[in-house]
Amino acid sequence: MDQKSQPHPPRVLIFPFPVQSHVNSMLKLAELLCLAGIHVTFLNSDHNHRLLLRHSGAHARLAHYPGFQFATIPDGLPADHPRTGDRIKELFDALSAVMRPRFREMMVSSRLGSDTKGAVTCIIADGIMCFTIDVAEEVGIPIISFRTVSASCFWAFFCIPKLIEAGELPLRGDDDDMDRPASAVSGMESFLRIRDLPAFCRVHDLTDPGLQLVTTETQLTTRAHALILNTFDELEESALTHIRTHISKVYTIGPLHAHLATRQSAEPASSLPDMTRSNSLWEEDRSCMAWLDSQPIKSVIYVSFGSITVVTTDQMIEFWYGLVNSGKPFLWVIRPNSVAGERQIPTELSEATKKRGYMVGWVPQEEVLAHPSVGGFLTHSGWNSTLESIVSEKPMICWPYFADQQVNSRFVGEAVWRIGLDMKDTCDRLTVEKMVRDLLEVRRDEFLRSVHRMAELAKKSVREGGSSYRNLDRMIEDIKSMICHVH
Ligand SMILES: O=c1ccn([C@@H]2O[C@H](COP(=O)(O)OP(=O)(O)O[C@H]3O[C@H](CO)[C@@H](O)[C@H](O)[C@H]3O)[C@@H](O)[C@H]2O)c(=O)[nH]1
Repeated sequence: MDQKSQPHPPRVLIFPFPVQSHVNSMLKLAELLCLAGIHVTFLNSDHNHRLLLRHSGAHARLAHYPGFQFATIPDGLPADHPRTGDRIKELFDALSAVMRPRFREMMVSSRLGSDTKGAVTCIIADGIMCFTIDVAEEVGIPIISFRTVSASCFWAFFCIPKLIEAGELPLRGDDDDMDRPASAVSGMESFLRIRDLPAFCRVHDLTDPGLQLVTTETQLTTRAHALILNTFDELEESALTHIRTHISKVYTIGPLHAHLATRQSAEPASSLPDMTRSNSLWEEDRSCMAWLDSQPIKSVIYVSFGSITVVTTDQMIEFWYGLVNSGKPFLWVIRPNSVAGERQIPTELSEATKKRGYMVGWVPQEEVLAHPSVGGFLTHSGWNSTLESIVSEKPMICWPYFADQQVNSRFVGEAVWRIGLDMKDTCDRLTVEKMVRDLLEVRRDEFLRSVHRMAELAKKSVREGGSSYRNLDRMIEDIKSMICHVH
């Protein structure tokens, strides 16, 4: 065989939507591929790359894999933009105006595709950035879409045209009955209400840009070679059955964090980097671990609303009173840029918090959730937090903020999985107080039993022979079969 026809080793270009949770789960996927001997180029936004360098051990850890490299691309926003949920449209607009043409230019000029480490043979791109599909088709590289939401939410997104056709969307005026059934989402007719649809559906006008975006991006996914979902078959069987009637190759390989831990534990210890698993864009305050050590078993409610939620000071004060009045110890993550509003924090609250609360800017969440003192999680129902909570066997109180979270909280609550309580669309101190008590005391055993069962299924799925384990192996074979030849 002459040198020109030598096959390259497979190299996957992984390209996340540039926010913390997407970067985190796609870095986990990158490590899983590296463990299987696949080379990876991880395309990070300049902004996130700087933060990742500064605050996580990711660079040193990933440098351990010989085929791994980072590449960067601008996200189009100024450095001091907060990139929070309340301004997410600005991020999408900037991606369209700046990142999209830059990505095309990089791929067409082969700047990402043909360096000394080998050409890109497959792209795994965030399914919320379908401009990558156009580019992949133009340069002739197979592309796999990775959607970081649950299968159930993906299916609800997929059904938006049916919801419109059935007259269930848009909302019917300001006093619409949000508890009417969303019956056009097949398989969820018996429990999904209009209020449980993805928050993008809460519109009176079908031309709403958020609704249009998720609808179009979701339909476009069908053009990709395959779809990756961070879930496991046993958790979302019904939604997955429906999705598989439209998309033939769906690789359910999650929960990714548990999957990575399992595959790493099967490697000889000497071959793995001995360092933090953190992919954090903010500095982790580890002092909370010592505070947790000082608390009784399963006594603490951990409170975090993820990486992009913004709460008002009014909402924050309601949560605060509810937590203090519940009488339970609490660990509360309050990220920089996560509170908006003018209201002053009453001194009585700060005083009461000294006795039983601990507030921090950012924590190593997987470790916090795994800590024996944590008894439950008050969460915004981001999909990563939901999976991390399930695997750590921590029941949840769900306060969904936006996007997919309205769907996730419905599943966590009484209607489906029964591993927590859904406090969607309420935010008052009495509800918070009651739900914390119910979760940690009154109904504690019932929730612990159901979340334990689910955690067992999750762990089984990522062990050898399990559904996610087998699906990852199939996907790796698929990627290996895409090896192209130098022309
Ligand atoms: O102090 C903290 C708080 C959070 N995390 C991590 O941050 C991630 C948060 O992810 P997620 O729970 O998914 O929430 P968001 O950051 O809000 O994620 C966005 O992306 C998710 C995946 O698409 C969606 O499910 C959410 O609705 C969307 O807001 C998790 O991995 C956490 O472990 C930390 O490491 N430390």
